[in-house]
Amino acid sequence: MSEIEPTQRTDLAEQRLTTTGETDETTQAAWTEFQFEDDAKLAVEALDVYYGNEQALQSVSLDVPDESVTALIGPSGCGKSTFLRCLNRMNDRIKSARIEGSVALDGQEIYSDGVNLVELRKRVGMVFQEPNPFPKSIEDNISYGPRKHGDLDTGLLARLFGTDDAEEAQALVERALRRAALWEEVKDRLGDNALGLSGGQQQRLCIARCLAVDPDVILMDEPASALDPIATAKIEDLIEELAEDYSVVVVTHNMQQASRISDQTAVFLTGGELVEYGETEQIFENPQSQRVEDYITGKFG
Ligand SMILES: Nc1ncnc2c1ncn2[C@@H]1O[C@H](COP(=O)(O)OP(=O)(O)OP(=O)(O)O)[C@@H](O)[C@H]1O
Repeated sequence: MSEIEPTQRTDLAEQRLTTTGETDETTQAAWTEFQFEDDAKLAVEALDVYYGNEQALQSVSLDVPDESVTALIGPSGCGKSTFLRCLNRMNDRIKSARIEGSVALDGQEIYSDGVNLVELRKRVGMVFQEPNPFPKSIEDNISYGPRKHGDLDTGLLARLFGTDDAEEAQALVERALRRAALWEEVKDRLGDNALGLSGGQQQRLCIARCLAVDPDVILMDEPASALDPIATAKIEDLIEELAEDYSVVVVTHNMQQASRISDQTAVFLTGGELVEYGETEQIFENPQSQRVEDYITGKFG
């Protein structure tokens, strides 16, 4: 990945300010400039996304800090999932999608030519709305990624060639399952098919699978919306714990959930506009934008 020149970043920011309108939009730029102490884990600048002729995101600029939870909220169709998918280039898989702007991970542009997408998606993992474990054993679900990336060598050939990492694989499986708060529930049936787990357990397994390849960032698209309240509470607790070590970005429809689990919240509104971004408490208790206040108080959306 190539470094973005600081001057280029500044140009993009200035371009955003000068191309946006006079009063409202200039104010909007201030509302979306959320400052935090350290360098951004992910720095998004002037991101536009189109599906065919339809624009789904409009010049979105937003920095995501490390070791915290960033919630993305807004009404249906405002571009939250589109934005999330831009952070590990999942939109590349959608033929009609066109992406302009910049996303830097630890200062490195992820949209440069030659970026290794497998490596990128290892560093920026994703958990989806519906749990999607592989139809394999619980332990194979976890060791699959590290094996694929060459971090683990296990299986028949590895045994024949004497390169078998079986013990390391076991330790890794246990570590990831413990980290995802699932170990105690599955430690006696690691060989069972993952599809036999409950929905909530499957989702924690998917989180463990994501952790097993040692990511920097975890993207979650409504990770609890298919789950019952008890399973949801477990996922919420887990997200808060993960934020001690990772940068977690969560899309949620549930505003109470966003206010419970996130450190900062970005509010997108219809048309793919980022209207406000700030400390979660400030967004929910004292939003700067009238439209955000209307949305949060349920006047629309
Ligand atoms: N694969 C796609 N092809 C074409 N248009 C798409 C595609 N994905 C999303 N869109 C359009 O882009 C806009 C933003 O959609 P997106 O799914 O990102 O919004 P969202 O805020 O996540 O919505 P929801 O909360 O309902 O999941 C919508 O108008 C949607 O119809």
